[in-house]
Amino acid sequence: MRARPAPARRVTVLGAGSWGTTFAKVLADGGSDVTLWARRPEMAREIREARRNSQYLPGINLPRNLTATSDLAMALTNIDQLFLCVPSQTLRDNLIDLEPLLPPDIPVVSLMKGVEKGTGLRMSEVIAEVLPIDPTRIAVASGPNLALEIAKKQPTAAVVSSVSMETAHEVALAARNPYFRSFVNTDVIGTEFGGVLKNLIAVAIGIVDGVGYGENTKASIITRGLVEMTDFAVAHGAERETLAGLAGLGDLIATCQSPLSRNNTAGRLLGQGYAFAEVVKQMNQTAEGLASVAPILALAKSKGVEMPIVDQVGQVLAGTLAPADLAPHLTTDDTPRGERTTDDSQARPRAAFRRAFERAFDQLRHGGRGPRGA
Ligand SMILES: NC(=O)C1=CN([C@@H]2O[C@H](COP(=O)(O)OP(=O)(O)OC[C@H]3O[C@@H](n4cnc5c(N)ncnc54)[C@H](O)[C@@H]3O)[C@@H](O)[C@H]2O)C=CC1
Ligand SMILES: O=C(CO)COP(=O)(O)O
Repeated sequence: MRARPAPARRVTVLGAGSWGTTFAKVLADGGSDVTLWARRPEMAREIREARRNSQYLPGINLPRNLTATSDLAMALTNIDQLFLCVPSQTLRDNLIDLEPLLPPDIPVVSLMKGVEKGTGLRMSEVIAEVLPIDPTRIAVASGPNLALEIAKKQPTAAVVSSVSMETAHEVALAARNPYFRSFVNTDVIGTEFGGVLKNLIAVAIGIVDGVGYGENTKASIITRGLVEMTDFAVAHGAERETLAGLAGLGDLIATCQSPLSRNNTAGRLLGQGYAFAEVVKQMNQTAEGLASVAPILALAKSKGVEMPIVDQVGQVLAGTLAPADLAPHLTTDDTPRGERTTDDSQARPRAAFRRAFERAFDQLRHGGRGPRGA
């Protein structure tokens, strides 16, 4: 007798914007039965009946094993995994609504790349604060994942991270198909901050692009931006290696290079001279970087981490720095880490000069009697 095939995994994605819808498609193409929760009933109906999300993914056909509802209770009934993909600033309210409906002991996965204004909390921390859930059942997914490219089945990879390797594997198995590969790690802090921080550097890239600066300027910002990202994340407990991987460098490259990036686009508008309020009005999609600048700078300050590029992005947003003045050489450290010469022939003359200066200063202080102790 042939063994009966295991029933398909049932998963729900909360949030039917560009990434929520795309990730729902990734999961469906990986074999799960997927429910997408949309806030607006008309959007749920279009996804369910026309298999389209014409506002966020124009021209993309959605698979048959993906349905949609605007009924939260229905979306959360009898599921094996839950993925969250709403704007970061609304997550807390969404969690409060869903908390009484959450099935016990399922993995809850953040797909978001922002921090909460006011608290500075990462999305996994907001989840841990609001939901009565074992921390080992919380996961995050991040990487170079521009929604529209993935919706067109262009191959990419991501990282699923949880303090529990078992949970990370469970989620990665669902978030895997022929065009989407999920790797796993246990560095939730690094994986999550990688996604948040690259948005800020992408805003900087957009700004200088809008001003009309070229590839040298952008390469310097990307390179020094990665150092800022890494210093910040490591100071908060991340592993350096994570920031050199898909969730750090990988996502930084994708977001800084692509006109599909909303953070990059918002930056470009600022660089072209639009004021912050106008940019917010023009963007009808989530550009997380705009809300993350202030909490990230506050977190950096609390750990004594210097973030000159992010700081300048904050100043451009506040209207106190002209976009044309945002440049990588405007750093607070004249020999930033990672850019020092390995040849110490330059260091020796500097040390010799300092000793000579100290001797001369000492002579002056002691009435020309020569340095103390001499
Ligand atoms: N679009 C992309 O390529 C990627 C986005 N992300 C992240 O995914 C998260 C969501 O972004 P997108 O889907 O791209 O944004 P989006 O702007 O395309 O969609 C946001 C969705 O959230 C809904 N929404 C707005 N306010 C809400 C509320 N109060 N309650 C519930 N739903 C609400 C909107 O109606 C919309 O469906 C962000 O954190 C973003 O950084 C991560 C990877 C890739
Ligand atoms: O996170 C993303 C790609 O990995 C999408 O970036 P944007 O939010 O800037 O569009």
